[in-house]
Amino acid sequence: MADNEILVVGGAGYIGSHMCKYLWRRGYRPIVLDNLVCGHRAAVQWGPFIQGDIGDPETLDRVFSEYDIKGVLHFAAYTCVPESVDIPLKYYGNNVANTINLLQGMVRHGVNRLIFSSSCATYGVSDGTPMSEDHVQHPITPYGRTKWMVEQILDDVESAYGLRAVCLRYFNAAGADPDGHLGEDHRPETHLIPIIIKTALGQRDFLSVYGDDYPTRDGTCVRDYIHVEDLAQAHLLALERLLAGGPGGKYNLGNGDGATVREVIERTRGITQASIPVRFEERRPGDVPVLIGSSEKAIRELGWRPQYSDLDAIIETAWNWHRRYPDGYPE
Ligand SMILES: O=c1ccn([C@@H]2O[C@H](COP(=O)(O)OP(=O)(O)O[C@H]3O[C@H](CO)[C@H](O)[C@H](O)[C@H]3O)[C@@H](O)[C@H]2O)c(=O)[nH]1
Repeated sequence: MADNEILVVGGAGYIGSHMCKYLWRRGYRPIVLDNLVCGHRAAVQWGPFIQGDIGDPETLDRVFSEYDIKGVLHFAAYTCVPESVDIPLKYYGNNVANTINLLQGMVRHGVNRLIFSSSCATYGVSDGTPMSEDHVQHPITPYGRTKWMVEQILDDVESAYGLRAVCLRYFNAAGADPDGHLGEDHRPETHLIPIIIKTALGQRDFLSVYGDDYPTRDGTCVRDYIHVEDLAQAHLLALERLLAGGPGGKYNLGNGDGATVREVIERTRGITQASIPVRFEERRPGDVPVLIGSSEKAIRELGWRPQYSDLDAIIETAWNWHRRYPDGYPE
């Protein structure tokens, strides 16, 4: 057994796989547990892989017994906001009930450090200015409520069992591995930047823009896009703080700046030199006009220093990966 083993639940997925590479580069051994419902086996390249589900206590017991897990990074969640409106029980079942099962496994095995992937969706509607962590949390979608519920559960679990958790509230994760080995491959894809790129590659005839009548500068939604590599950096800083005996906490991870859907399309046109046909459609259920995060707390307390804040850098890394792997990961 090594003393540098970190369990990465959902490590075959988009953010989880980038995290594993980041951990490996810094001398940790990522142990990936993933059921491959959303993840890709080919994205697991930096440590052992166990195919299994956090909903299964026996799988958890096996993993926690076999490896000397120092901490857990939990990325295993369904993340599609509109789908959560249509099929909420799928979201409560996986994102909440299965997370409780994971927590029970951690408590059984005395593993007491967790980094939890939370979301800006826990805030609900904002007034358009960058939100700090003390902004009221009033999620408006089942997805947002699952993340909010787990945050509440973690507060209680810390008080009762001493399990320390850092909740990282991501804004819109985007971009790809700067080395070009890893990228974003959801099936079906619902996220804006990969869909724009697939349209640029000619894999889609047009891009649907959901709503152009929002109260924003050009009528389309504003989001704060944050590079996946910068997210990984924040996770490692939070983990190392816990490993050093530091406290848990809740942190936003965003750039403090937003781009509209139209602006993201324009920037992608500039980078790809493709025309990218667009059709305007009805608003999508669950979308809010503006989500921008202030990450002052993560910068101050965790020492987080995002390296890829520029939207062009985010789109360029995604474009490079999609050009290299136009059909995504091999199955
Ligand atoms: O084909 C598309 C896809 C998206 N959009 C728009 O682009 C914006 C961004 O949409 P994404 O689906 O890329 O991202 P979301 O803001 O919906 O979701 C992201 O933020 C959420 C929190 O609000 C969750 O954390 C979720 O997992 C994460 O991907 C939205 O205004 C959406 O309506 C389009 O116009 N056309």
